[in-house]
Amino acid sequence: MSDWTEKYRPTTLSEVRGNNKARDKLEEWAESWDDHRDAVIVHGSPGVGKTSAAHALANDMDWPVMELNASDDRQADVIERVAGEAAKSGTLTAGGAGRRLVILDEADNFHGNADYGGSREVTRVVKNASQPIVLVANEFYDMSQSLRSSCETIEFRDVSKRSIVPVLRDICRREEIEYDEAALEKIAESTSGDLRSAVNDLQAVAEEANRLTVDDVVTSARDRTEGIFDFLDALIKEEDAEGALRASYDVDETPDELLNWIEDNVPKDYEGPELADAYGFLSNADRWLGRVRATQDYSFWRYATDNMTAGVAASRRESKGGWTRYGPPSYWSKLGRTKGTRNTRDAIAGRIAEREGTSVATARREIMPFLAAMTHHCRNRELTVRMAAAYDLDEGEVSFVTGSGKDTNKVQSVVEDAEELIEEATVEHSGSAFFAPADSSDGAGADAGGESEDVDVTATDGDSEDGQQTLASPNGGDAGESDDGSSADASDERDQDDDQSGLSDFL
Ligand SMILES: Nc1ncnc2c1ncn2[C@@H]1O[C@H](COP(=O)(O)OP(=O)(O)OP(=O)(O)O)[C@@H](O)[C@H]1O
Repeated sequence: MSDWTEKYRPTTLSEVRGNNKARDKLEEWAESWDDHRDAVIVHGSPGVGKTSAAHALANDMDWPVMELNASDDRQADVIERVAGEAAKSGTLTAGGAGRRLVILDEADNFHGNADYGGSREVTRVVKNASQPIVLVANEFYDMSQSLRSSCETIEFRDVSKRSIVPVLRDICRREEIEYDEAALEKIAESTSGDLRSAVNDLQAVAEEANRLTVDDVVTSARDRTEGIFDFLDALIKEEDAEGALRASYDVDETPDELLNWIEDNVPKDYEGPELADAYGFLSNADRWLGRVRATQDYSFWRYATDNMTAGVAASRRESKGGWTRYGPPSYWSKLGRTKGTRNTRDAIAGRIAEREGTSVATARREIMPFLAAMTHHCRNRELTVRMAAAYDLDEGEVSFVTGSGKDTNKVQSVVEDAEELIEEATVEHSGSAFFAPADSSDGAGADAGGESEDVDVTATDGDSEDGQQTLASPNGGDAGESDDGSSADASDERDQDDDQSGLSDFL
């Protein structure tokens, strides 16, 4: 069966659902482009139709498309292609004939860092371009300030359940699939605003059932997660290289996600040299995935998969018995690798930044890794509750930071207690006393917050240097390497930025 997200990709703007305002703004931008000549940034979460809207627009305007990916390794070439192409055709195109639309995808991902050279060059090109350019991005604030201020901006919001259901209904009709309305609603609900996931889920369920019911939807979702555990067993304990590769064919995860799962679970059974070898293969796999992102050449996926399956299985030196509690990928492995998790990460970082008065980048690179280490698997429950309260985290977010499963009772009860704490704090302390004061810690945050009912601290001062040292030593190395692999960039930034107030609140 062909991929329904491709088959039902909107071909005209009127088919782009759930973002009418943004869609109209985009059309207006294109129609008046000759007058203003600005590029436009279209940003929003994954799967809400940004790229589709750009292509649909080109179709409506009858503009041929030139699509580039900003994360392309050959940064200079890419820039040159935009600039050269734009300049050349620009001189030929009085009045719109020969106009073409340049779509720059992943515009928030110039080598993973908006402040480096790639971004500056793109900004220059974008400013001087003589063709309309749409920059597509998930994360608006990952783009440099100068790039953001050189462009118009259009935000695509998450697609509401109300708008998702009709899209699914439409597809069912065209595919001649019988369905219960409630099944479509269930899919729409569980994909929280991501229309691409909704279409994917619909296709996955429809492949298994004659008539879609809510039960089918629930079972299909469960089967997909169960599949991964069987696969991990096969990979880590049972199969040889070839068997492990074959087992991966049954798993319904992208190679990026699969790598996260493997990376986090392999150390539960592998040790010593076999673990080192396995990590070697995982690092190769990661490199291939990077190439896919850079070139959009998905044929490289197979090398990534070979490495992470056959490579890891072949690294096993001793047979593994017993039962192991495998779990979903933690904060460390998910950090920044997929767009969906990047969105969660940034939502949390945004709230930390707001509360602590730091930049979002500082919150993300310097505070979150420590929070993750201190609240790992909610083991320090008290602290996890206080963190959830301080930053108003929901279940998905607590699960992201702590690396615990989203639907576990543990996470739910943490969030419930956090809500109570927020209420109490609002009444008693004007919402400021979630963490213990700066001088209350004598360990790596283990006792932090224990006494805080009596404490009235605000979030800013405190002896941050001491706190930083206490915590940095066990985790500092990981923290530097965790962000998209750009360890050098991350540590450079850390050196430059000494605002550590968020951390000191824990101590
Ligand atoms: N607003 C929408 N209306 C109709 N279909 C949509 C919409 N959003 C997403 N889709 C479906 O999801 C698929 C993926 O959408 P698209 O690639 O445009 O999302 P995106 O926002 O650009 O995501 P990403 O940031 O991950 O690239 C489309 O091919 C289409 O099938």
